[in-house]
Amino acid sequence: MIVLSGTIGAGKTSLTTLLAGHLNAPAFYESVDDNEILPLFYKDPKKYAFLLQIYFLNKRLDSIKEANINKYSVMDRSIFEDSLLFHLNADLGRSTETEVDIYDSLLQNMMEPITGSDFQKNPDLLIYIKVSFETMLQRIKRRGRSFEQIENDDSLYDYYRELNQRYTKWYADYDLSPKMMIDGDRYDFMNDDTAREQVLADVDQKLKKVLG
Ligand SMILES: Nc1ncnc2c1ncn2[C@@H]1O[C@H](COP(=O)(O)OP(=O)(O)OP(=O)(O)O)[C@@H](O)[C@H]1O
Repeated sequence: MIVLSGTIGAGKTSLTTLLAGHLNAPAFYESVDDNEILPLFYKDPKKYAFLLQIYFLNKRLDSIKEANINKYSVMDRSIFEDSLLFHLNADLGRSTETEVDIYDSLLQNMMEPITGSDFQKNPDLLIYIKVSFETMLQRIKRRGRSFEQIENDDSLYDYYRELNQRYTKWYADYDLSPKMMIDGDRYDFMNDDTAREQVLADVDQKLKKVLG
């Protein structure tokens, strides 16, 4: 199982499609348009932060279970980043200490290996697309999801900046599987053929090491 990671607008969904096509493997997406809690959360984060996280955890575990059918399955986001986002929101006072404790122990419980089962929860490879804060803002603007726009809520600027910074540390500390980073500022794999070939070659090389 290959899992994409990176901040909002990093290009995870696009790279998932590209990689799954390249590897002839199934892709697993978490649909943003069908998520009825997300717009509510952006409107009233304090009220909906915990509910949103439970929603995401549930969806993410579903995808992990389905993705297990093929070792080259590609998922458009990791469950670990949900925890990163939740902790950012908790630090902003949008969740109580009890909610944080329950969340952390639920996640740990969900991800714990089951003795005697070969069902794999952690990915074989985590790919992190790193983008600068400027790129992140441009992509969010260009994509135009209304609830994500800074024009509609200027507190989102600080939220996005903090999120982008936390990702750097999160990736450095991540040690639950092999990992690799793609420089999303340098390699525009959606619009530049040479960049796309380079990224796919880098992933192939890493996968050879990891999955043989
Ligand atoms: N655990 C979470 N907690 C809060 N918000 C979340 C969480 N997971 C996703 N989101 C929100 O869901 C939306 C989609 O995020 P996500 O990064 O998964 O996809 P994306 O923005 O389409 O990324 P990409 O462009 O890299 O495909 C964003 O508004 C993001 O803030």
